[in-house]
Amino acid sequence: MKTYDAIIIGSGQGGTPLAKKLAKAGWKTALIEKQYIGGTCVNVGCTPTKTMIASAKTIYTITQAHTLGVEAELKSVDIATILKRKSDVVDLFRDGSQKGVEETENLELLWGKAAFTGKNELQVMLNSGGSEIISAPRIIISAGAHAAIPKIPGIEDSGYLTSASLMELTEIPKHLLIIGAGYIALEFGQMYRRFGSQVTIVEQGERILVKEDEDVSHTVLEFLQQEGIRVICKSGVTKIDNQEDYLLVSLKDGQELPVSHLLVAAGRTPNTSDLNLEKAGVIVTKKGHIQVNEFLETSAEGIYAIGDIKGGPQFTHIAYNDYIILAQNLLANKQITTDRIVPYCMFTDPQLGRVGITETEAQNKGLNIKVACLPMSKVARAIEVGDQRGFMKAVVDADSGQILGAAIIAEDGGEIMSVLQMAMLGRIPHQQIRKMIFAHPLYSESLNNLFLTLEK
Ligand SMILES: Cc1cc2nc3c(=O)[nH]c(=O)nc-3n(C[C@H](O)[C@H](O)[C@H](O)COP(=O)(O)OP(=O)(O)OC[C@H]3O[C@@H](n4cnc5c(N)ncnc54)[C@H](O)[C@@H]3O)c2cc1C
Ligand SMILES: NC(=O)c1ccc[n+]([C@@H]2O[C@H](COP(=O)([O-])OP(=O)(O)OC[C@H]3O[C@@H](n4cnc5c(N)ncnc54)[C@H](O)[C@@H]3O)[C@@H](O)[C@H]2O)c1
Repeated sequence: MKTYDAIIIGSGQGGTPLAKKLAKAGWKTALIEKQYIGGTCVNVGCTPTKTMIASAKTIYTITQAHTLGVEAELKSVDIATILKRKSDVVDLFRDGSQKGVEETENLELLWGKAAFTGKNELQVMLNSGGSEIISAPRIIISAGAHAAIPKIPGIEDSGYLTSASLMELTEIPKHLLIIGAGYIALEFGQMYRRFGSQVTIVEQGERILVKEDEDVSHTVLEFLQQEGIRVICKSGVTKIDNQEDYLLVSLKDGQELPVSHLLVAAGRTPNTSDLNLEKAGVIVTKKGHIQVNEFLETSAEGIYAIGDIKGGPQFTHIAYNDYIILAQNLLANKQITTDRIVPYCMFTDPQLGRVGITETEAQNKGLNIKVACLPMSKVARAIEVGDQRGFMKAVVDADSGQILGAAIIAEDGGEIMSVLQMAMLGRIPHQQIRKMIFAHPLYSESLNNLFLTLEK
C-alpha cells in the first residue's frame, strides 16, 4: 500500500490548487481524478458557458445595432465554429492546469476513481486498468456534483440533455424546453434563444430565481420575455412522450407542448454515492452532501470536504476559497472559518451581480435597514452605450451605514457588484461612497447617485 501525507479526491478549482500548495510545502501528495483536470468549471461549467455566451451576446449586439445608427444584418449562426471555439478555450485552460499539476514536485496524479475502504484508506480503480490501495492521515474530498435528473415518466427515453451534453450538440434546437429556472436554465435559455431556438422554461417554484428579491426576479423575467422566452412558473413536467421526430411534454396544468429538445437544469446532486463514505465514518446530509463544520472538517478526523460536494453555495470561487481556508488551516495551524461574504454573478445579459443579504432576508431578520435603488435608465454610462435594462440596489444598515447586500442588474452588473463587495469588506459606509471619486463615466461612478437616493 502506498502512503502519502495527503490525498485529494477531485481536480476541480479547489482540489487542484490545494494539491499543488500542499505538495509545494513538502507534503507527499496524491491527486486523484477520474476524468478531466479542472473539474466542472473548466470542462463543462463556467469556462465553456461563458465562452459560448460571448457568441450569443454578439448576436444580440447585431440585432440591436440599428438603435445605435448602425445597419447590420445577422446572416447566420455557425454553431460548429461556436462549439470549436468553446472546445479550444476549454483545452487551453485544462491543458494549462494539467501541466501545472504534472510539473509540481511531490505531487502524484492518479487517473482513476477513488472510494474509501477504511478510515484513512482509499481504493483507486485506475483508468488504465487494475486498482491501487493508498492511504494518508489527511484526505480531502473535492469530488463535486452532477446534474440532478427528476423522476418524470418518460424522461429516460427522452434523450434529455444536461448542461454538459447540450454544449456538445451540433445542431441548434428548434424548440428547447428547459426544466428549472435557476442559473443554468436562464443562462442557457437566453443563449439558445439568441442562437435561434424557441425556448420554454418550466419552473416548479412560484417565480424564477426564488431566493432573490421579487423586484430582481421580476426584472430578470421581463428582459428574458422581451427576447421571446416563454416562462411557465408554478408548474412542472408530468410526462414526456418520445414521438418519432419530437417530444410531447405534458405539464401540470394539462398543457401539452411539442418540443425538439429537453434540457434538465433542476439543480445538482453531490457525487457522494460512490465514495463509500460510511467506511470512513463520514456523515452525509439528507440531500447527500458531506456534512462539514466551519473549518471544512467532516465527522471523521483527518477528512475534509471542499467545494460543491459539501453543499451550500455552488460556485467556483467558493471551491477556490475553501482551498484558501483549508491550506492555511492545514499548513499554518490557523483556525480560519467559512464565515465569509458570498458574491455571485449570473451571466445573463444584463448580468445579475449579487452579494450579501437580500432586502427580503434583512426584513425577515428584523434588521433596521435602508434600501438604495437606481434604475439603469438614470445611469449615464447605460444611456451612452444604449442599454438601460436593469437597476442597482443596495441594502444598508440604517444605523452604521454599512452595506449589507447588493443586487446589480446591468450590462456589467458583476463588476459593479464587486466594487460594493470591496466596500463591504473594507467596511466603507454608504455616506463615504456617495462622495467617493470614481472615473467618469464608468458604471461604478453611479454608485455616487445610488447612495444619493438615501439622502433624499
Ligand atoms: C453549466 C454550469 C455553469 C456554471 N457556471 C458557473 C459560473 O459562471 N461561475 C461559478 O462560480 N460557478 C459556476 N458553476 C458552478 C461551478 O462549476 C462549480 O461550483 C464548481 O466547479 C465546483 O467545483 P468542485 O471542485 O467542488 O467540483 P468539480 O469541479 O465538479 O470537481 C470535482 C472533480 O472530482 C472528480 N471526481 C468525482 N468523483 C470522483 C471519484 N470518486 N474519484 C476521482 N475523481 C472524482 C470529477 O471528475 C471532477 O473532476 C457552473 C456549473 C455548471 C454546471
Ligand atoms: N453564473 C453562475 O455562477 C452559475 C451558472 C450556472 C450554474 N451555476 C451553479 O450551478 C448550480 C446548478 O444550477 P441549476 O440552475 O441547475 O440549479 P439551481 O438550484 O440554481 O436551480 C434549479 C431550479 O430548478 C427548479 N426545479 C427543480 N426540480 C424541478 C422540477 N422537477 N420541475 C421544475 N423545476 C424544478 C428549482 O425550483 C430551481 O429553481 C447552481 O447552484 C449554481 O450555483 C452557477
